[in-house]
Amino acid sequence: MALLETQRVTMKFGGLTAVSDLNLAIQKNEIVGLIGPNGAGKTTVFNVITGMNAPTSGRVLYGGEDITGLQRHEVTRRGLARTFQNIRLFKELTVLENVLVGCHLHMQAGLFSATLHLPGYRRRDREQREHAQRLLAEVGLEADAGAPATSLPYGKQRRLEIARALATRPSLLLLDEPAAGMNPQESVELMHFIRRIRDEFDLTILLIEHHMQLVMGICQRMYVLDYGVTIAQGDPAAIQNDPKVIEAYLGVG
Ligand SMILES: Nc1ncnc2c1ncn2[C@@H]1O[C@H](COP(=O)(O)OP(=O)(O)OP(=O)(O)O)[C@@H](O)[C@H]1O
Repeated sequence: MALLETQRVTMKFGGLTAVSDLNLAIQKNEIVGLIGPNGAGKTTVFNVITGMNAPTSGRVLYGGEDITGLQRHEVTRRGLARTFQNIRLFKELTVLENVLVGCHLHMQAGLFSATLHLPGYRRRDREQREHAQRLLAEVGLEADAGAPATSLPYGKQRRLEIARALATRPSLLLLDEPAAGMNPQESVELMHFIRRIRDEFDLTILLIEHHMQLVMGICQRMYVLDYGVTIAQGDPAAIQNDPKVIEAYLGVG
């Protein structure tokens, strides 16, 4: 059984069909790419999977369970986490605090007992801090824990966003253009980093990326959208040589 499945997912905004009849099937521990020209519907797919938009029609299954239209926190609780195309960190918080926000999302009850100072809160708080520190170490930001999030250079902010997503203890991680704004060296590092966290955290990863070298280098399979329609799917070699994909990207034919 696939870990994540979308069954004929369609998302319309008024007269515009942003995603049309999408059928994804992603197996546990796969790294899968979602690519396509600007406006193809990629981010909309993430929004539907993570509960930001209820699809117009179709179903999203996770671990065989129907999660279509669930609230975002419900989706998070089931083990899905995402990052955003435009980095969304809490600017006024430190690096460590940003990760702790992710930990709190995992432990909704944490906030409640924190307010009431219920027994066990201090212990849990300490455990969360330790967990957050460990995650920062994993992503190479240990030394930056106390710094304001926005003081980090761009590449590190991206890794912090991923650390925050990991703090919710996901099994599926959705990365929206993780290499956006990175130089070639940073992109190569990111590729190794994504593989490493997949292995270390036993993750399944779905990623949107325009950086073709990265996508081809890291993804076992990919889906190609164009105007919301899936025009191709397969391994990197097949995708690279697919005439429909070449046409969509180069506008020839
Ligand atoms: N909330 C919305 N309301 C109306 N139209 C929307 C909304 N969200 C997305 N769209 C439209 O849906 C289409 C797909 O957008 P989407 O952002 O999913 O594409 P994308 O493939 O992620 O693009 P990019 O690579 O530029 O990020 C676009 O035409 C966009 O304008």
